[in-house]
Amino acid sequence: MLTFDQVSKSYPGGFIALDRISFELAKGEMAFLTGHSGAGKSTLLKLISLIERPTSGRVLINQIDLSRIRRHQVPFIRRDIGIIFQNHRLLMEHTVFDNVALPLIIEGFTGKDMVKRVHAALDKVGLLDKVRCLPETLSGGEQQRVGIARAVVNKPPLLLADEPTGNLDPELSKDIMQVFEAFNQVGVSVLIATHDHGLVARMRYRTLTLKQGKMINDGLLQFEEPL
Ligand SMILES: Nc1ncnc2c1ncn2[C@@H]1O[C@H](COP(=O)(O)OP(=O)(O)OP(=O)(O)O)[C@@H](O)[C@H]1O
Repeated sequence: MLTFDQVSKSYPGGFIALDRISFELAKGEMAFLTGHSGAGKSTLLKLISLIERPTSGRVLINQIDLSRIRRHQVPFIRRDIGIIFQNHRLLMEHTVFDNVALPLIIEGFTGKDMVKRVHAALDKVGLLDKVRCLPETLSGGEQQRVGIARAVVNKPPLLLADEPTGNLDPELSKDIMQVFEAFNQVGVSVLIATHDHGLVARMRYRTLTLKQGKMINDGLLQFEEPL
């Protein structure tokens, strides 16, 4: 599904955010991406979603080398990737329905087909009864679930999440993780960047650990190791 092959990323000024990173995420696999603040987690996600480009090395999605993707082709690649942000970036003056419908509208869906898909996505995150609400009337956990519904509404095979439980208490974090697991169980590949040591330890998934731009661990993390 996803391949990093000796990928490095330097930012202008020469700072090396990622240093020769290689790994594969299989179709239907779920993994955590962890490491200290500034270790390169967001940079790695940005390379997958084509927000940034590598300085060297190759990133492939379904065998497609992203370095060969031209600017006008970027939306076609992004269509296969659902992205969930920590601060969910919802449009606060629009309803839950409008927020979740947005990716479909961009893709040209209209009418009953669009409504059906929006309702199906909200149903999966348990928020169908909030479809007419404005996001500000929802709790933090519910807002995050709207963000997840928006990310999955066009059924992408790959989900990326950047600190999806960052502002949530442990109980709500657990709910959010169960939503990710449910998508994973139906074959979606999921990569979750997180600082949350407790979450990583509890959930026992493959964990990719970055330290100063280098991959220092790939596998189940030992609890005692500080991130
Ligand atoms: N656009 C940029 N220009 C210059 N340096 C950048 C840029 N974006 C990130 N960096 C630097 O690259 C390093 C890695 O940043 P990144 O955001 O990937 O880390 P992170 O692991 O996601 O951190 P956090 O957990 O705090 O979000 C940091 O030192 C950061 O300052």
